[in-house]
Amino acid sequence: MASNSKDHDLNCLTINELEAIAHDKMDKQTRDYYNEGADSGSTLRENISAFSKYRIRPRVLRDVSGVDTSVNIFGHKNSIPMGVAPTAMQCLAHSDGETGTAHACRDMNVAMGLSSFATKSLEEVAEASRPNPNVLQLYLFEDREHSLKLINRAKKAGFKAVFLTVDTPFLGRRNLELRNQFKLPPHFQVANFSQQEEAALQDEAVDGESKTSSRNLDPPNPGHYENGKWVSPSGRVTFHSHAANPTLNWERDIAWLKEACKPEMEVWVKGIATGEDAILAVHHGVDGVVVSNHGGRQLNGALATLDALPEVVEAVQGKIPVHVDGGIRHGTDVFKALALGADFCWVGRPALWGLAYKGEEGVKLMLKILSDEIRLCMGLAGVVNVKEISKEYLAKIDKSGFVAKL
Ligand SMILES: Cc1cc2nc3c(=O)[nH]c(=O)nc-3n(C[C@H](O)[C@H](O)[C@H](O)COP(=O)(O)O)c2cc1C
Ligand SMILES: CC(C)CC(=O)C(=O)O
Repeated sequence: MASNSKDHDLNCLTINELEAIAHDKMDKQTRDYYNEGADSGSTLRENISAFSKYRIRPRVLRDVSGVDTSVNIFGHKNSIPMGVAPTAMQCLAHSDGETGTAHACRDMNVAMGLSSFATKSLEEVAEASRPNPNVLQLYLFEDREHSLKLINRAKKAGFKAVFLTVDTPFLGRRNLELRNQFKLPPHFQVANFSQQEEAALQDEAVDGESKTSSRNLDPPNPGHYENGKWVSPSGRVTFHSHAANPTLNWERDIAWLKEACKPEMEVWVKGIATGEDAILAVHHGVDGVVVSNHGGRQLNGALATLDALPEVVEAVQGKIPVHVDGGIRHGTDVFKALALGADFCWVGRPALWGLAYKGEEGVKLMLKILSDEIRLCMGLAGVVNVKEISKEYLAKIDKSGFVAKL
């Protein structure tokens, strides 16, 4: 486990340093879009600070010479208990975009989630990933035909699962995005939608005078909600309105999605934040849940994901896997999430910062940093295999600063 300076990028040894470097590499619109949370951003900040409520209880004299950080996920051996979460429009950070992320994940043997609103097509990303397993993040449109096409393409391209994002009945209010009048520059494309589909989406969104612009990402500002969609004063329904679908519900949509995805792809729900919904997820037969609040970009004031995790773990009682994302910035964060019962973690923004720093190489660097930290943390905590990580290794600090075993 010894390392020396030639194994490292001495300009960037931590995810916090990567964030600082990326800050200066991105234009303001991109930086604001990637980095902000909804409203005051308190949930975004608490996703990160929640990890500092826990301390690790290290065990010693256990022969940790053979630390194994790998886990099985989607029938594949992942080198670490962590993957790259789906985030939209990665070409804004670097022209390598989602295929750069896919190459980095493949080289590091790490699973990747691809956003429905990627700037590279799912076929290109599947090709760049092979043989690494991928997950397609899905926003289920009101018109099922568009979603069905995407699902069938994902099956054909070899995706292992869909993550249905369920924390987006409406889009959260992101003030900088509104103020900047966020637009995807015209030389980039939302690559998973063809011209014809775009036209069809426009027809679908016709609402009196309203039309969508699925490529321009026109700003939903100033505007208002109408039938659950952002409508600008001109009456134009924006691209963003397609991600949000307030009609989704357990009974109708999960059954539909399971039918559409079988037998090739598993169906997971991403955006679970309570034990009650975790029980419903099990009841409706989903294959797994991701405890997530969309990186604090949706309901500000919602629980930090690390704080929501224990109730979800307790509710599912091991019947389905529980993954978590939000605020993970260090290998010890992954260890703490696993100790609280998560089976696997995902990171969102760190991959975007890696892309902004050096494209594909930057994402690889981000994964190397976190990989090294996970391995070191396990070794120093006296754990050889990921399965051994349990709440026995954690203590929690209460409000008065008292540290107690869990
Ligand atoms: C810029 C950006 C775009 C995102 N796009 C999507 C998306 O298209 N679909 C989705 O389900 N989640 C999306 N997410 C949420 C991530 O999948 C993930 O839940 C979140 O980033 C985890 O928090 P972290 O960034 O603190 O690691 C996005 C997050 C960011 C920061
Ligand atoms: C196109 C957006 C709706 C993608 C997203 O989920 C996000 O920005 O958080």
